[in-house]
Amino acid sequence: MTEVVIVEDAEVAGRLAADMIEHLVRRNPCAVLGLATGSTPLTTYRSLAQRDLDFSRVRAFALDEYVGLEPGHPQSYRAVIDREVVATLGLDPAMVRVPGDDGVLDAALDGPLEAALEAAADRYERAIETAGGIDLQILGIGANGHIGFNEPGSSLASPTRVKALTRQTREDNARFFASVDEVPRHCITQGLGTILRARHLVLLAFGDRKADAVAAAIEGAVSSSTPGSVVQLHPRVTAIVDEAAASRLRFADYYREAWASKP
Ligand SMILES: O=P(O)(O)OC[C@H]1O[C@](O)(CO)[C@@H](O)[C@@H]1O
Repeated sequence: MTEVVIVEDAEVAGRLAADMIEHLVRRNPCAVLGLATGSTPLTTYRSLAQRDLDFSRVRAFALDEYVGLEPGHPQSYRAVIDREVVATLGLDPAMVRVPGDDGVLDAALDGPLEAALEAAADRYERAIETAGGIDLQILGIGANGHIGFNEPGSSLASPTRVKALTRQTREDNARFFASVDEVPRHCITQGLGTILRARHLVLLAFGDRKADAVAAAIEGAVSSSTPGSVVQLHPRVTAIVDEAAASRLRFADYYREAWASKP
């Protein structure tokens, strides 16, 4: 079931998502977290950083990573996760994995490298399984409905794999680079099937640019045209959205009442 929580802004949403993570980590100090990057999860990470919580035994897996950035690039998701999550929450860097972090990302994509990347993607999938699966996966959503970097057309059962990024996603993420031409064209991303195996999905979305994607993902047809719609197949989803991102939800009043009267 998808529980939709409509809040006034990203700060309140971040606190609520952080409450869920705090609850999990207090119950299980060895919990396995799924980490998202981009702007959306930042209020959650900042709220967690203000709490007195021990993350030293928590393991974490990032959703995705660019292919083709030079090692240590500040916008690689490894660098973002190290800066925004590992350093601020006190995770053990050795317990935090990013797709392809076993040494295959340091070149542009070409024939032989693609096979190496696919092998790295398989290893990542197995590493998640070996860790016992992800307890709580944080998700943002792209304006085109992507989750992770699963662009429209992704198989709903897809595993971790190499994907080409759409022009829209590269333009959306150009704000982190000097120009859109510097945004990589490829990535390794957890698949939609991988994401569905996490035990709890916490989907966050803010701003009216996300309103169509949120409505399509939560209330539209389950379809690879809106990869985020795969959350409807998951038994435990909490979607935390601000008023602007909720503005095209048909059943917003129902979600508000259900949340306000939650036992
Ligand atoms: O949070 P943003 O920056 O709007 O990005 C949306 C989503 O797209 C991605 O950047 C692609 O993975 C995610 O990290 C994020 O959840």
